Amino acid sequence: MLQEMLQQISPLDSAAMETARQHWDAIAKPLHSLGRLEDLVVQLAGITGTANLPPRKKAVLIFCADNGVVAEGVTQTTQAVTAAVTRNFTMGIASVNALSRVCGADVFPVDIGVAEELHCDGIISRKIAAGTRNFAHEPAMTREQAERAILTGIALVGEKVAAGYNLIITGEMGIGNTTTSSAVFSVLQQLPPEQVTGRGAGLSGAGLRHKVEVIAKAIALHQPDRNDVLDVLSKVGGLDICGMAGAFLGGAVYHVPVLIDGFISAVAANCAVRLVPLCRQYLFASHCSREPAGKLALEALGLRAYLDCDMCLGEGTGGVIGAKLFDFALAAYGEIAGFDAVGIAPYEKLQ
Ligand SMILES: Cc1cc2ncn([C@H]3O[C@H](COP(=O)(O)O)[C@@H](O)[C@H]3O)c2cc1C
Ligand SMILES: O=C(O)c1cccnc1
Repeated sequence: MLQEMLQQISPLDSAAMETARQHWDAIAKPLHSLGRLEDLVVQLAGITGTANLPPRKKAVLIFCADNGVVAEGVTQTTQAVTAAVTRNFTMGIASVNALSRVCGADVFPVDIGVAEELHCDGIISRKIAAGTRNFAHEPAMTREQAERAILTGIALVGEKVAAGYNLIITGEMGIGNTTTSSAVFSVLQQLPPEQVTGRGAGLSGAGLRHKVEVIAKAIALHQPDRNDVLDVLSKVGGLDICGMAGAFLGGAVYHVPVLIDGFISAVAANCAVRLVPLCRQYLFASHCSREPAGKLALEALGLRAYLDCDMCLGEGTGGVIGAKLFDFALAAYGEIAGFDAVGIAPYEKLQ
């Protein structure tokens, strides 16, 4: 089922990209003076298959899930915070809600694995399990659960595209998910846990040392196969990471851009790109997380962030800020007069 889905992914439309490039060059301003904003629009043309690009309708998909490894004392807060913040998303009072209102993005919290039953409106219920198992002792989930969570992420993008959205922002909420992300990234990149592990939502120096030890021991116990993403995700990953990896793949399946948020999101993007390398062309790195491996996770993708604000919040907060760049870039692309309209001779093409 997953393999079938992934076979649909195709490269960007180079003709649409060339048309978009030509349009930029015909606009009455110094050539390529909007820099990476111009590149962003050209990539968007390639993703959507057209150089006719109206403003984007933005959806933030927030994958909410609990992580059994929290029982090892790798976080400063308790697991109950996952459900509490997830409820706050539905009430419009969490960090990402405030920023999304500025950005003009609609927020969609998804319960893909919260431990508690969430009885409130406004949550998309796609629970695969009531939290993962504690990977200090056993695999976090089955391979089948990991695959189902990825398919859930792909399907959610399809649903949002059908509802008229054409820019997807990824977010997550799950106490303990910097532990799972560091574990997955350590395996994928063959980097020692101490190099890719940080304080997450806040840990003391001793807490950080313990977190590194828990990750190192779990990797030694399960020996995840770094060439098999589903093996890595099921042994030391989380349902939120799987869901986000699915959302990135969904962008490539449904031809919509998907924004990476912080470290956790960037690790999920690495998983998606390992599954289908072409998927990278559909991704945009909004910001570089302050987590120690935030930069490394983007480098591994070969992507450069637009923003570097020392943020490490998650929820999709950086993604939402980055999404605003699409509004600026598309306003410039769609509204600035051309050389023909203003009676100036265009520049000679730079070689
Ligand atoms: C109140 C609160 C709100 C949050 N919103 C996002 N996170 C962020 O922190 C968590 C990851 O950090 P760790 O691995 O240390 O648990 C994730 O839920 C992430 O989204 C939050 C964390 C807290 C405490
Ligand atoms: O970079 C992130 O996404 C991040 C880092 C720490 C805690 N929560 C999220």
